[in-house]
Amino acid sequence: MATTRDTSSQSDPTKRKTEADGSFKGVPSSFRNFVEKGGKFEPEKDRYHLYISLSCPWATRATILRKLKGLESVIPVTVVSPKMDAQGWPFAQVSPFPGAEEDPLFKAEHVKDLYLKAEPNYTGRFTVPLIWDKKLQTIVNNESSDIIRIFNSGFNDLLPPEKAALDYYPKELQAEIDSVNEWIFAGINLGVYKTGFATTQEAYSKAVVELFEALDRVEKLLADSGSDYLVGDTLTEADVRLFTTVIRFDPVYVGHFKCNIRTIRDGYPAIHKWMRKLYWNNAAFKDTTDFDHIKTNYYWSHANINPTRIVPVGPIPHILPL
Ligand SMILES: N[C@@H](CCC(=O)N[C@@H](CS)C(=O)NCC(=O)O)C(=O)O
Repeated sequence: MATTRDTSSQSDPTKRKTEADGSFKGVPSSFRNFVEKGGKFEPEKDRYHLYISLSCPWATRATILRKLKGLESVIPVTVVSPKMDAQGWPFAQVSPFPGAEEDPLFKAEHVKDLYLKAEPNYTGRFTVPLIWDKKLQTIVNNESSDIIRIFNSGFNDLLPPEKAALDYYPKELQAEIDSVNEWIFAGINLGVYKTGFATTQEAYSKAVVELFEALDRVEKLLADSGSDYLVGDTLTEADVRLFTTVIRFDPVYVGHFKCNIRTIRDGYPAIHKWMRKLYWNNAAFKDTTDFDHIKTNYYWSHANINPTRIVPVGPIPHILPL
């Protein structure tokens, strides 16, 4: 699935550009369709395929929702290799790695090939997660915040009643969830990348302070409420969205992204407890967390930040017991 067009500026993580002031702004997603009855993308078994990296916090949001909702038999998943190369995310035949898989649909070499198959003139980044539609041969959606809502309710008719009834974005909490999501996204989910990808001292210093101010705000929220969850007294998508960043914090962001004002384990008792309860008490969180993929991806793939590609051994353990 070769293309004659030079797409290296879209695929090569070492060619990533920051803004003129050295700051990093994030990646806009291009495919934003929803799976819904009566729509272009109808909920159907064996029609959709999920592509993810176990290393990626955005993609892992999708795998957590897939498992929480019991969608494993409705939506198969393929895991890419964590070792991104100049063509972006490779599948296992190009970059073998324990737990990485080949592309079952097209034997594609890279995720890039799927994007160019869906849209030959695509000019964006070749990101995961993405939902592929086998019927229309295109990408339905490549934005994790949409994908988790699609998984939350889009396939309910195909699920047993007890799974269909599970709602991680319930009507009565939506306003509060949206508001928490908004500042956690800017301050923390994106904040670690703004800190790690900054290319000037000024941009870095601003980003790291804002990141820790947002973490301080989460710490206070959890400590004040005494709840095990961010919103109300129930697990919602807000927890899923924050968890995938926080679980990577001590093993990766503290070192690789210089997010080192404090660690989660030593500096944030309430966040630390919230994270460990989700991880140790709920298989949807634990079974979708792979520290090998996580550490290898960041330390190996961003050669401009870590030119030796050495993957650090610690912290030991990657997550403390409850
Ligand atoms: N807004 C997207 C962001 C996805 C994203 O940035 N994924 C990263 C991996 S953690 C990626 O695939 N990067 C590839 C690239 O930038 O070339 C989402 O939430 O789904």
